[in-house]
Amino acid sequence: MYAFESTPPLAQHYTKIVHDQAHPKISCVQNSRIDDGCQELPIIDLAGLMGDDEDARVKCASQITAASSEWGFFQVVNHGVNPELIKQMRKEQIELFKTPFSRKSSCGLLNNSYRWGSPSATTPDNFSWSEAFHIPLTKISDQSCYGEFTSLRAVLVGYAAAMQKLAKLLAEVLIKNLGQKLQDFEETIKCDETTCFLRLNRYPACPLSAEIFGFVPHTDSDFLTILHQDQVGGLQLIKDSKWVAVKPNKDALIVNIGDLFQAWSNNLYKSVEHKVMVNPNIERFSVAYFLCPSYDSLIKTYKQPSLYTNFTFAEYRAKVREDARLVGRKIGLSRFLRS
Ligand SMILES: O=C(O)CCC(=O)C(=O)O
Ligand SMILES: [Fe+2]
Repeated sequence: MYAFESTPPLAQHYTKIVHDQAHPKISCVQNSRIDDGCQELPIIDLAGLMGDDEDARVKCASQITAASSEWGFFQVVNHGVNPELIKQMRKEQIELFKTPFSRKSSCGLLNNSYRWGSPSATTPDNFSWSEAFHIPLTKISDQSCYGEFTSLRAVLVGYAAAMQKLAKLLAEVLIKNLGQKLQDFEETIKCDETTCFLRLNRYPACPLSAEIFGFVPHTDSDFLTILHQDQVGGLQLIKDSKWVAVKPNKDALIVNIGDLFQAWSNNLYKSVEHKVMVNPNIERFSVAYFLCPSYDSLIKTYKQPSLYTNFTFAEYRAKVREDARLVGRKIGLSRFLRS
Protein backbone atom coordinates (compact mmCIF):
# COMPACT_ATOMS: atom_id res chain seq x y z
CA MET A 1 0.00 0.00 0.00
CA TYR A 2 1.22 3.51 -0.78
CA ALA A 3 2.00 5.97 1.92
CA PHE A 4 -0.74 8.56 2.25
CA GLU A 5 1.69 11.32 1.30
CA SER A 6 2.18 9.83 -2.19
CA THR A 7 -1.40 10.18 -3.33
CA PRO A 8 -2.55 13.53 -4.72
CA PRO A 9 -5.51 15.28 -3.04
CA LEU A 10 -7.99 13.67 -5.43
CA ALA A 11 -10.65 13.14 -2.77
CA GLN A 12 -10.61 16.81 -1.70
CA HIS A 13 -10.78 18.04 -5.27
CA TYR A 14 -13.50 15.60 -6.28
CA THR A 15 -15.61 16.33 -3.21
CA LYS A 16 -15.34 20.06 -3.82
CA ILE A 17 -16.57 19.65 -7.39
CA VAL A 18 -19.51 17.55 -6.19
CA HIS A 19 -20.47 20.12 -3.56
CA ASP A 20 -20.10 23.06 -5.93
CA GLN A 21 -22.73 21.55 -8.22
CA ALA A 22 -26.33 22.72 -8.12
CA HIS A 23 -27.60 19.25 -7.17
CA PRO A 24 -24.68 17.42 -5.56
CA LYS A 25 -24.41 13.64 -5.72
CA ILE A 26 -21.31 11.53 -5.28
CA SER A 27 -21.81 9.04 -8.06
CA CYS A 28 -21.07 10.65 -11.39
CA VAL A 29 -21.40 8.10 -14.09
CA GLN A 30 -24.28 8.03 -16.47
CA ASN A 31 -24.41 5.87 -19.53
CA SER A 32 -22.26 3.25 -17.85
CA ARG A 33 -24.24 0.14 -18.76
CA ILE A 34 -21.79 -2.69 -19.25
CA ASP A 35 -22.47 -5.30 -21.84
CA ASP A 36 -22.45 -8.47 -19.78
CA GLY A 37 -22.80 -10.60 -22.89
CA CYS A 38 -19.78 -12.51 -24.09
CA GLN A 39 -18.14 -9.81 -26.25
CA GLU A 40 -14.40 -10.28 -25.91
CA LEU A 41 -11.80 -8.01 -27.36
CA PRO A 42 -10.02 -9.85 -30.24
CA ILE A 43 -6.65 -11.37 -29.41
CA ILE A 44 -4.23 -11.43 -32.32
CA ASP A 45 -1.11 -13.58 -32.32
CA LEU A 46 1.60 -11.47 -33.97
CA ALA A 47 3.94 -14.44 -34.47
CA GLY A 48 2.47 -14.78 -37.96
CA LEU A 49 3.35 -11.21 -38.85
CA MET A 50 6.93 -11.55 -37.73
CA GLY A 51 7.72 -14.90 -39.35
CA ASP A 52 8.63 -15.86 -42.92
CA ASP A 53 5.43 -17.64 -43.88
CA GLU A 54 3.63 -15.37 -46.38
CA ASP A 55 0.19 -16.94 -45.77
CA ALA A 56 0.56 -16.48 -42.01
CA ARG A 57 1.56 -12.84 -42.57
CA VAL A 58 -1.46 -12.15 -44.76
CA LYS A 59 -3.79 -13.85 -42.27
CA CYS A 60 -2.39 -11.88 -39.34
CA ALA A 61 -2.54 -8.59 -41.28
CA SER A 62 -6.19 -9.20 -42.14
CA GLN A 63 -7.01 -9.88 -38.47
CA ILE A 64 -5.41 -6.55 -37.55
CA THR A 65 -7.29 -4.56 -40.19
CA ALA A 66 -10.59 -6.31 -39.42
CA ALA A 67 -10.26 -5.59 -35.69
CA SER A 68 -9.31 -1.96 -36.44
CA SER A 69 -12.49 -1.55 -38.48
CA GLU A 70 -14.91 -3.51 -36.30
CA TRP A 71 -13.57 -2.71 -32.84
CA GLY A 72 -10.93 0.01 -33.16
CA PHE A 73 -9.29 -1.98 -30.36
CA PHE A 74 -7.50 -5.34 -30.10
CA GLN A 75 -4.98 -7.21 -28.01
CA VAL A 76 -1.72 -8.64 -29.31
CA VAL A 77 0.30 -11.58 -27.98
CA ASN A 78 3.71 -12.78 -29.18
CA HIS A 79 4.32 -9.09 -29.86
CA GLY A 80 8.10 -9.33 -29.60
CA VAL A 81 8.41 -7.03 -26.56
CA ASN A 82 10.54 -8.74 -23.92
CA PRO A 83 8.31 -9.62 -20.92
CA GLU A 84 11.26 -8.85 -18.65
CA LEU A 85 11.34 -5.27 -19.97
CA ILE A 86 7.61 -4.91 -19.28
CA LYS A 87 8.13 -6.23 -15.76
CA GLN A 88 10.97 -3.79 -15.12
CA MET A 89 8.90 -0.94 -16.49
CA ARG A 90 6.12 -1.70 -14.02
CA LYS A 91 8.55 -2.01 -11.11
CA GLU A 92 10.16 1.35 -11.91
CA GLN A 93 6.74 2.94 -12.41
CA ILE A 94 5.57 1.79 -8.97
CA GLU A 95 8.72 3.22 -7.36
CA LEU A 96 8.32 6.51 -9.21
CA PHE A 97 4.73 7.04 -8.08
CA LYS A 98 5.72 6.29 -4.46
CA THR A 99 7.45 9.69 -4.43
CA PRO A 100 5.65 12.09 -2.06
CA PHE A 101 3.01 14.12 -3.88
CA SER A 102 4.62 17.40 -2.88
CA ARG A 103 7.79 16.34 -4.68
CA LYS A 104 6.09 14.84 -7.73
CA SER A 105 4.15 18.01 -8.31
CA SER A 106 6.94 20.48 -7.80
CA CYS A 107 10.37 19.07 -8.56
CA GLY A 108 10.23 19.03 -12.37
CA LEU A 109 10.83 15.28 -12.59
CA LEU A 110 10.69 13.84 -16.12
CA ASN A 111 10.51 17.19 -17.87
CA ASN A 112 7.79 18.53 -15.54
CA SER A 113 5.42 15.96 -16.97
CA TYR A 114 3.48 15.12 -13.80
CA ARG A 115 -0.31 15.61 -13.90
CA TRP A 116 -3.07 14.64 -11.48
CA GLY A 117 -6.87 14.78 -11.43
CA SER A 118 -8.54 17.16 -13.85
CA PRO A 119 -7.67 20.78 -13.07
CA SER A 120 -10.36 22.15 -15.40
CA ALA A 121 -13.15 19.80 -14.26
CA THR A 122 -16.29 21.56 -13.08
CA THR A 123 -18.55 18.50 -12.84
CA PRO A 124 -17.83 14.96 -11.56
CA ASP A 125 -18.25 13.49 -15.02
CA ASN A 126 -15.19 15.27 -16.36
CA PHE A 127 -12.98 14.42 -13.39
CA SER A 128 -10.32 11.68 -13.73
CA TRP A 129 -9.23 9.97 -10.51
CA SER A 130 -5.63 9.40 -11.56
CA GLU A 131 -2.10 10.73 -11.73
CA ALA A 132 0.30 10.44 -14.65
CA PHE A 133 3.69 11.30 -16.09
CA HIS A 134 3.25 12.36 -19.69
CA ILE A 135 6.75 12.08 -21.16
CA PRO A 136 7.81 13.21 -24.65
CA LEU A 137 10.23 10.72 -26.22
CA THR A 138 12.75 13.51 -26.86
CA LYS A 139 13.26 13.81 -23.10
CA ILE A 140 13.54 10.12 -22.34
CA SER A 141 17.28 9.81 -22.74
CA ASP A 142 17.96 13.14 -21.03
CA GLN A 143 19.80 12.21 -17.84
CA SER A 144 18.93 15.49 -16.14
CA CYS A 145 15.20 14.59 -16.11
CA TYR A 146 15.57 11.68 -13.74
CA GLY A 147 16.76 13.03 -10.41
CA GLU A 148 17.38 10.09 -8.08
CA PHE A 149 15.49 7.69 -10.39
CA THR A 150 18.63 6.72 -12.26
CA SER A 151 17.58 3.13 -13.09
CA LEU A 152 14.33 4.36 -14.65
CA ARG A 153 16.17 5.90 -17.58
CA ALA A 154 17.48 2.72 -19.23
CA VAL A 155 14.13 1.01 -18.79
CA LEU A 156 12.19 3.91 -20.33
CA VAL A 157 14.63 4.16 -23.23
CA GLY A 158 14.29 0.42 -23.93
CA TYR A 159 10.53 0.45 -23.48
CA ALA A 160 10.01 3.43 -25.79
CA ALA A 161 12.18 1.82 -28.48
CA ALA A 162 10.25 -1.47 -28.25
CA MET A 163 6.91 0.35 -28.47
CA GLN A 164 8.07 2.46 -31.39
CA LYS A 165 9.12 -0.64 -33.31
CA LEU A 166 5.81 -2.40 -32.66
CA ALA A 167 3.75 0.71 -33.44
CA LYS A 168 5.53 1.13 -36.79
CA LEU A 169 4.93 -2.52 -37.65
CA LEU A 170 1.21 -2.19 -36.94
CA ALA A 171 0.97 1.15 -38.75
CA GLU A 172 2.62 -0.39 -41.79
CA VAL A 173 -0.03 -3.14 -41.91
CA LEU A 174 -2.82 -0.58 -41.61
CA ILE A 175 -1.34 1.67 -44.30
CA LYS A 176 -0.67 -1.13 -46.77
CA ASN A 177 -4.24 -2.33 -46.37
CA LEU A 178 -5.35 1.08 -47.67
CA GLY A 179 -3.34 0.37 -50.82
CA GLN A 180 -0.60 2.82 -49.80
CA LYS A 181 3.15 2.43 -49.49
CA LEU A 182 4.71 3.06 -46.09
CA GLN A 183 7.32 5.18 -47.86
CA ASP A 184 4.67 7.51 -49.33
CA PHE A 185 2.96 7.81 -45.94
CA GLU A 186 6.26 8.61 -44.25
CA GLU A 187 6.99 11.34 -46.76
CA THR A 188 3.95 13.26 -45.50
CA ILE A 189 3.88 12.10 -41.91
CA LYS A 190 6.85 12.07 -39.57
CA CYS A 191 6.22 9.92 -36.51
CA ASP A 192 9.47 9.96 -34.58
CA GLU A 193 10.75 10.67 -31.11
CA THR A 194 10.11 14.40 -31.56
CA THR A 195 6.35 13.88 -31.31
CA CYS A 196 5.55 10.48 -29.78
CA PHE A 197 5.19 10.13 -26.04
CA LEU A 198 4.72 7.71 -23.19
CA ARG A 199 2.20 8.15 -20.39
CA LEU A 200 2.71 6.37 -17.09
CA ASN A 201 -0.65 6.16 -15.34
CA ARG A 202 -1.55 5.40 -11.74
CA TYR A 203 -5.16 5.07 -10.62
CA PRO A 204 -5.20 5.13 -6.81
CA ALA A 205 -7.87 3.06 -5.06
CA CYS A 206 -10.96 5.22 -4.75
CA PRO A 207 -12.83 4.76 -1.46
CA LEU A 208 -15.62 7.22 -2.39
CA SER A 209 -17.41 5.15 -5.02
CA ALA A 210 -16.75 2.58 -7.76
CA GLU A 211 -18.73 4.83 -10.09
CA ILE A 212 -16.02 7.43 -10.55
CA PHE A 213 -13.89 7.68 -13.67
CA GLY A 214 -10.20 6.83 -13.39
CA PHE A 215 -9.98 8.30 -16.88
CA VAL A 216 -12.98 10.07 -18.40
CA PRO A 217 -14.41 8.71 -21.68
CA HIS A 218 -12.23 9.89 -24.56
CA THR A 219 -10.64 8.97 -27.86
CA ASP A 220 -6.89 9.26 -28.37
CA SER A 221 -5.52 12.15 -30.50
CA ASP A 222 -2.86 10.05 -32.26
CA PHE A 223 -2.46 7.42 -34.98
CA LEU A 224 -2.45 4.50 -32.58
CA THR A 225 -1.83 3.68 -28.95
CA ILE A 226 -0.20 0.64 -27.35
CA LEU A 227 -1.17 0.06 -23.74
CA HIS A 228 0.09 -2.28 -21.07
CA GLN A 229 -2.24 -2.65 -18.11
CA ASP A 230 -1.79 -4.60 -14.89
CA GLN A 231 -4.18 -7.31 -13.69
CA VAL A 232 -6.62 -5.03 -11.80
CA GLY A 233 -8.96 -4.21 -14.71
CA GLY A 234 -11.11 -1.13 -15.22
CA LEU A 235 -10.58 -0.29 -18.89
CA GLN A 236 -13.79 -0.23 -20.93
CA LEU A 237 -14.55 0.64 -24.53
CA ILE A 238 -17.63 1.25 -26.62
CA LYS A 239 -18.73 -1.58 -28.89
CA ASP A 240 -22.12 -1.50 -30.61
CA SER A 241 -23.16 1.43 -28.36
CA LYS A 242 -22.42 -0.47 -25.14
CA TRP A 243 -19.47 -0.38 -22.74
CA VAL A 244 -17.37 -3.54 -22.90
CA ALA A 245 -14.80 -4.27 -20.16
CA VAL A 246 -11.34 -5.40 -21.24
CA LYS A 247 -10.36 -8.47 -19.25
CA PRO A 248 -6.71 -8.17 -18.20
CA ASN A 249 -4.41 -10.62 -19.99
CA LYS A 250 -0.88 -10.73 -18.60
CA ASP A 251 0.67 -11.70 -21.94
CA ALA A 252 -1.11 -9.13 -24.06
CA LEU A 253 -0.62 -5.53 -25.07
CA ILE A 254 -3.72 -3.55 -26.01
CA VAL A 255 -3.73 -1.58 -29.25
CA ASN A 256 -6.25 1.07 -30.17
CA ILE A 257 -6.76 3.22 -33.23
CA GLY A 258 -6.56 6.97 -32.63
CA ASP A 259 -8.38 9.88 -34.28
CA LEU A 260 -5.69 10.43 -36.91
CA PHE A 261 -5.92 6.93 -38.36
CA GLN A 262 -9.69 7.24 -38.41
CA ALA A 263 -9.38 10.45 -40.45
CA TRP A 264 -6.60 9.09 -42.66
CA SER A 265 -8.62 5.93 -43.44
CA ASN A 266 -11.80 7.96 -44.10
CA ASN A 267 -13.55 6.18 -41.20
CA LEU A 268 -12.51 2.66 -42.21
CA TYR A 269 -10.54 2.28 -38.95
CA LYS A 270 -12.38 3.42 -35.82
CA SER A 271 -11.11 5.63 -33.05
CA VAL A 272 -13.31 4.31 -30.29
CA GLU A 273 -14.29 5.97 -27.05
CA HIS A 274 -12.79 4.33 -23.97
CA LYS A 275 -12.59 5.04 -20.25
CA VAL A 276 -11.19 3.66 -17.01
CA MET A 277 -13.35 2.97 -13.96
CA VAL A 278 -11.71 3.19 -10.52
CA ASN A 279 -11.36 0.31 -8.13
CA PRO A 280 -12.52 0.97 -4.54
CA ASN A 281 -9.79 -1.20 -3.00
CA ILE A 282 -6.84 -1.62 -5.33
CA GLU A 283 -4.66 0.84 -7.19
CA ARG A 284 -4.07 0.22 -10.90
CA PHE A 285 -1.13 0.99 -13.21
CA SER A 286 -0.85 1.25 -16.97
CA VAL A 287 1.66 2.56 -19.51
CA ALA A 288 0.52 3.97 -22.83
CA TYR A 289 2.62 4.72 -25.90
CA PHE A 290 1.17 7.22 -28.39
CA LEU A 291 2.22 7.21 -32.05
CA CYS A 292 1.92 10.87 -33.05
CA PRO A 293 3.04 12.83 -36.11
CA SER A 294 5.04 16.06 -36.17
CA TYR A 295 2.93 19.16 -35.64
CA ASP A 296 3.18 20.28 -39.26
CA SER A 297 2.10 16.88 -40.66
CA LEU A 298 -0.92 17.23 -42.89
CA ILE A 299 -3.65 14.72 -42.04
CA LYS A 300 -5.69 13.99 -45.13
CA THR A 301 -7.76 11.01 -46.13
CA TYR A 302 -6.26 8.36 -48.36
CA LYS A 303 -9.14 8.50 -50.83
CA GLN A 304 -11.79 10.85 -52.20
CA PRO A 305 -14.43 11.92 -51.47
CA SER A 306 -12.97 12.78 -48.14
CA LEU A 307 -15.22 12.94 -45.08
CA TYR A 308 -12.86 15.37 -43.37
CA THR A 309 -11.15 18.61 -44.28
CA ASN A 310 -7.35 18.41 -44.33
CA PHE A 311 -5.74 19.55 -41.09
CA THR A 312 -2.31 19.58 -39.52
CA PHE A 313 -1.68 17.84 -36.25
CA ALA A 314 -0.98 21.28 -34.72
CA GLU A 315 -4.44 22.46 -35.80
CA TYR A 316 -5.99 19.32 -34.35
CA ARG A 317 -4.25 19.73 -31.01
CA ALA A 318 -5.18 23.42 -30.89
CA LYS A 319 -8.86 22.60 -31.49
CA VAL A 320 -8.85 19.90 -28.81
CA ARG A 321 -7.33 22.36 -26.31
CA GLU A 322 -9.74 25.13 -27.27
CA ASP A 323 -12.76 22.84 -26.83
CA ALA A 324 -11.46 21.65 -23.47
CA ARG A 325 -11.24 25.30 -22.39
CA LEU A 326 -14.54 26.48 -23.84
CA VAL A 327 -16.82 23.45 -23.47
CA GLY A 328 -14.94 21.50 -20.83
CA ARG A 329 -14.29 18.45 -23.05
CA LYS A 330 -12.71 17.27 -26.26
CA ILE A 331 -15.03 17.20 -29.27
CA GLY A 332 -12.46 15.72 -31.61
CA LEU A 333 -12.74 14.61 -35.20
CA SER A 334 -16.30 15.75 -35.78
CA ARG A 335 -14.91 19.32 -35.69
CA PHE A 336 -13.24 18.58 -39.02
CA LEU A 337 -16.12 16.88 -40.86
CA ARG A 338 -16.87 18.41 -44.25
CA SER A 339 -20.25 20.06 -44.20
O1 LIG B 1 -5.09 3.18 -18.35
C1 LIG B 1 -5.79 2.77 -19.27
O2 LIG B 1 -6.23 1.62 -19.30
C2 LIG B 1 -6.17 3.66 -20.42
C3 LIG B 1 -5.34 4.89 -20.53
C4 LIG B 1 -5.75 5.72 -21.69
O3 LIG B 1 -6.80 5.56 -22.28
C5 LIG B 1 -4.85 6.78 -22.16
O4 LIG B 1 -3.78 6.99 -21.52
O5 LIG B 1 -5.18 7.44 -23.18
FE1 LIG C 1 -6.83 6.65 -24.14
